[in-house]
Parts: sequence; structure tokens; C-alpha cells
Amino acid sequence: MIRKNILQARRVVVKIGTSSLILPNGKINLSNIDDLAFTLSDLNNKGYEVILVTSGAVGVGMNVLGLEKKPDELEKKQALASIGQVELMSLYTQVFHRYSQKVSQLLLTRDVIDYPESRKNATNALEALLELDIIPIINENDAIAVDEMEHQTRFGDNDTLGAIVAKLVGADLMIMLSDIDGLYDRNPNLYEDAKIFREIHEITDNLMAIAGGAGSKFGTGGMASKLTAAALLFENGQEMVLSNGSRIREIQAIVEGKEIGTYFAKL
Ligand SMILES: Nc1ncnc2c1ncn2[C@@H]1O[C@H](COP(=O)(O)OP(=O)(O)O)[C@@H](O)[C@H]1O
Ligand SMILES: N[C@@H](CCC(=O)OP(=O)(O)O)C(=O)O
Repeated sequence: MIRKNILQARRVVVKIGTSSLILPNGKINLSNIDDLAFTLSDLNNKGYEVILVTSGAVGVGMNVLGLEKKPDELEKKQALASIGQVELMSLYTQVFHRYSQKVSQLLLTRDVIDYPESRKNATNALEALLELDIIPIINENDAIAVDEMEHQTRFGDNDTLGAIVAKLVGADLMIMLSDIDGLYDRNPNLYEDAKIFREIHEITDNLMAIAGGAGSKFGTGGMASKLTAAALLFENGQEMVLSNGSRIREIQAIVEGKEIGTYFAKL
């Protein structure tokens, strides 16, 4: 399938996962963050409207406190997110500044999106930021998003958040960066002969089954949540490319419609 719709895409949501921001040893992946800032700034200069959905608050918080294992207690994870989020934004501000690109931060919770008035406020803010040539950087507000009965504040994972943001702003394309080249017919970290899918047109139960299992120790989503995000995008006639967050500069070739990663588009 030729990725011809991608050639028309102007408004792009890029989602980067913890596994692309934190090295296996727990340190910050500075080269990936620098590549991300360069590539997104370059896209913005070329006339694309770019929104970044980033994970990493908890992972960076673990790095700040020198923790090797994510704590089980909810309030400790909240605290870690609160510590890590400022550090993450400080890093982003510095690297984007190097490429003369201004950025902003939005921390969302699900109730904001569920209530029509507050949803409209979020959309208005995003539209105003894009109009000002800013790259909005979005994360879930993990420090306060805790689910209580009848009041859902959590998105749960940033893959879903990315798809919801893409819907909110009517994005033409979502680029999902993970620690893997795309979706495989089975987990390539466990099976050497796993084969990559170049395109997916439908999210079936069978696909969900082969994407099962958790992801990296710092993240939360795993491959299944990427498929759930794709299914949400399909509902809105939107498209997604899942590609490797260790080769971020390939985003340029992705928006040129080149066959990189796995392309999710309805037929
Ligand atoms: N069928 C599959 N194809 C690709 N990756 C898979 C598959 N099944 C499970 N995975 C796992 O999902 C991981 C990506 O999810 P995750 O670690 O949550 O990434 P991120 O932090 O980027 O959100 C891969 O590294 C891989 O171990
Ligand atoms: N919002 C959380 C990350 C949640 C999440 O989905 O993580 P990931 O699977 O790495 O995209 C954080 O900033 O730590």
C-alpha cells in the first residue's frame, strides 16, 4: 500500500515512550532527546504543526532519586512523576532551545477530556499554541490522576492519551515511537524469527493476542496499548506509523511516505 495520505499530512502528533527516553541502565537517553528536538523543530520549520506526547515522568523521577525499581505504592509513583516531570521539561526546554524552537507544557487528566466544556478549553489552548508556532508537549498529569469511584481521571497509558490528543486536534497522522521497529507477528525480544508487519488495516482480537504482555520496566503501555491507540484512531479515520524511537531522524522519511515501521490505516 502506498502511504499516499501521509504526503498530505500537516498536523502530526508524535508520541514517545519511556523506553526511548531512558536507557536500560536508568540514565537519560540524551541522544534520543536531542534527535527528537532536532527532528520536530525541523518539521515545524517546514510548515508542519507538531504536538509531542511524551512519557518519562516516572522514569526520569526514578533517575533523579536513583531508584532501580518502580515502587508499588501509588503515592510514591505520584511523587516520582511530580519530581520527574519538571526535570523532563527542563531537558526538553534546553534541547528545543538549541534549535530555536519554543515549547509549552500541558498536563491532562481524563476528566478534562470527558467533560465537553473542559475538553473545549484544552482544544482551544492547543489551537492557540499551534497558531503561535509552539510545539505543545503533553503528558498525563500523573501526580494527581488517580482513579476514584465514578470519577475517572487516569488515561492509564500515554499511547491512549496520544490517540485522544490526535482526535482532540484533528491530527492527520500520529507517529508512535517505541523501542522496536514496528509490530511483529510475535514479540521479537522473545522470538528471533518474528516478522514485522508493514501495514495493518484492522485491529483484530488475534492481533491483540500477539501483542500481549508488558513492555519495558520503566514504561507501562506495552504493545497492546499501541494497538488500542490505533483502534481509537481508526474510529476517527486517522492513521498511525509505529517506528523505532532509537532512529528518530527517520521521522523525516516517514512524513515523506517511505516504508518505515508499521503503517496503520483503514482501507
Ligand atoms: N508483537 C509484538 N511486536 C512488537 N513488540 C512487542 C510485541 N509483543 C510484545 N512486544 C513488546 O512491546 C515492547 C514495546 O512496548 P513498551 O516497552 O511499553 O514501549 P514504550 O515505552 O515505547 O511505550 C517491545 O519492546 C516488545 O518487547
Ligand atoms: N505518563 C507516564 C507514562 C505512561 C506510559 O504510558 O508510559 P509508556 O508505555 O512508556 O509510554 C510517565 O510520564 O511516566
